[in-house]
Amino acid sequence: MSVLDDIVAGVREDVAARQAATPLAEVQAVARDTRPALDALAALRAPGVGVIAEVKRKSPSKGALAAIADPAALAVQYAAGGARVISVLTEGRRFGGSHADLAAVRAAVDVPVLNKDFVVSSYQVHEARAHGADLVLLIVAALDQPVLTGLLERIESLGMTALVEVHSEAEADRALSAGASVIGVNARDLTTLSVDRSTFERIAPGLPSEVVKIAESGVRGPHDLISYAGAGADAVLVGEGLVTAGDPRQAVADLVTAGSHPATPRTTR
Ligand SMILES: O=P(O)(O)OC[C@@H](O)[C@@H](O)c1c[nH]c2ccccc12
Repeated sequence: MSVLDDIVAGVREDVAARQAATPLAEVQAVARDTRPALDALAALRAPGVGVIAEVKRKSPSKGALAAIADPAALAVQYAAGGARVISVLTEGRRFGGSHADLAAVRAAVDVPVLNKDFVVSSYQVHEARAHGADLVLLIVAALDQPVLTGLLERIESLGMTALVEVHSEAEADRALSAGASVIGVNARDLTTLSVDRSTFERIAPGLPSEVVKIAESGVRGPHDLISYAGAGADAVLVGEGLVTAGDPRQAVADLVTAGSHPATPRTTR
């Protein structure tokens, strides 16, 4: 069983337990009272390379990354540094996240918020909306084609944007036929957990120009952003490099600066 299968099995158990405790109709009622989703597509299409900054407590590959006592305070720092979108991991078992983290971040910032989780059922899409998400991640490797298409339509029907994650050309084709307008290429293969930054360079050039292209994982600093930008990234998604930074606001700001001049890498600052 791959790491991804293992994570998804845990997620299914957790979702079943939450659904037994809180029926879908109740989640939908909360979602209806939540402020409408922000236009994340417009934010991601703004000029320059955007930074999606992630609230990430731990990961299956590295274990604990940072003791994040106050995810809202961290998100405020990210937004002050110029993050275009804030990503919040809500998977609990392997990543240490929760919907409480998502709701706290949503309440603290004005930028669009991405719910990063292993979404395999429409119940989770409604949960995301009920906790204020503007975007929802869908991982192609975890979903059959009809399920992928159905979840993407559900996300859009609730006014949110789907970020569809791929690791190969074949998965990119599946994302496109499902109707994805935002595609993330994850340099980390979720079945082996190894990072290969060249994955983005391989896949991105084959994507239609109107698709928003996001390079996910492995960004340690401005230099990696610049190289992803050179390969056509509209935005980068950064977790570890920011949660481990001494000054997360400055770390985001350094990336944003690099992203506003992608063709002229700075050697001094
Ligand atoms: O911490 P990094 O290497 O900057 O990576 C961030 C993000 O790409 C990563 O957390 C991620 C990408 N896709 C995911 C899917 C599920 C969980 C986590 C992820």
